Amino acid sequence: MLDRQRPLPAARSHPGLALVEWRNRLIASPRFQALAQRLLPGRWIARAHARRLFDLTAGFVYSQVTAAFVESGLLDALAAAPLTGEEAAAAARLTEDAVTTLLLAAASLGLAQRIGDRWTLGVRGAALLATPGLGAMIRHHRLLYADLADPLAMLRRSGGGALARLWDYAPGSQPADAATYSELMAATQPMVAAQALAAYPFACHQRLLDIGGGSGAFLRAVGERAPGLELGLFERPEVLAATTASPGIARHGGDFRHDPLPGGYDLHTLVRVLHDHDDGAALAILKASRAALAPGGRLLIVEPMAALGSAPEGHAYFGMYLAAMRSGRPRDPGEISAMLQAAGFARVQPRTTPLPLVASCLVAFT
Ligand SMILES: C[S@@+](CC[C@H](N)C(=O)[O-])C[C@H]1O[C@@H](n2cnc3c(N)ncnc32)[C@H](O)[C@@H]1O
Repeated sequence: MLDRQRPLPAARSHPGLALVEWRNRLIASPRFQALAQRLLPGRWIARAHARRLFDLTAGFVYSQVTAAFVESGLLDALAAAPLTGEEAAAAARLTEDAVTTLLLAAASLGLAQRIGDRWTLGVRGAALLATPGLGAMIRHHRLLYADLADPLAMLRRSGGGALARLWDYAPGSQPADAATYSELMAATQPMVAAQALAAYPFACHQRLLDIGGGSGAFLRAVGERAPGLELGLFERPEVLAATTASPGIARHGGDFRHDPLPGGYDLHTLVRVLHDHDDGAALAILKASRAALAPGGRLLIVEPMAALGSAPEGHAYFGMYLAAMRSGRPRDPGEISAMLQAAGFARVQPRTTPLPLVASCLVAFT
């Protein structure tokens, strides 16, 4: 459950509101639309808006085409070798007609491409293949889209749906398979670790504790870059029991909402953890980190944040994902900084990452 309480702005109190209302009336007027399509600059703008509206309307279909492309095995099969329609049908276990429908749809999205009588990957198919964990995430979205089949029902529901049942720490959810969940996290971890490694000099620390670090994938990535660092993992005992220990990584079991964190680490990381928790629990985690850090220690927060810069639509994804999960919410850097200060950190500094859509970074100083 969300526990944020934001006051609603008083109606019409903001000076910009009247201007925005005027703009919206103008855009919605059929005369304005007709005029915009007759004049050249207007026509370009109208086309760009129409395209964007089409994407909004058809986005679910794009996602399902992508899911079918991955789940049918066509992504891997076309990566291995170009295929005729007949071969593609056999690889996907579809009729030739059905595979042609799927491949033409995939081609229109840049996932596949037809050259002569063969099908191969398109530019987006090649990029998908090169993005570690994206295929696993697309398969995992089956649960999210089951919940989003009726988005209003999902938003109105007080208990969890298909996605919430996977996350066994989400309120109201069933016990779930910690290993499956940790595998998904580990599969998608390389693109997240790449953001943190580009943004923060881990080698300037002696001991790093990754809090809620799953199976240790983030620690292994940092360890490769900064081999002198001593590494520690804090996780729920059931996740530790379900995953294999990595050499050189000390494991500490516990619940970060209630248990003290182990001392002696000069850097803590929270990677894709804070946004999973409602405000009360999130503040408890930050306080636990502050209490365990010695003076001079730092906490690095790595996750997609609500201010996504050039890709604000990422908020629609993370906001709805966490709502379906029934726990947490995306927060912007300002909100997280205020929580860090409430938890006792002295100062917070943002660090630029290459892809904020994947993760942004904040460093908190004791
Ligand atoms: C979204 S996953 C992120 C895992 C990893 N940091 C990553 O980015 O791949 C959140 C992690 O927090 C752990 N976690 C959730 N609640 C916890 C708690 N109360 N105490 C300790 N760990 C917890 C989960 O088990 C899970 O591994």
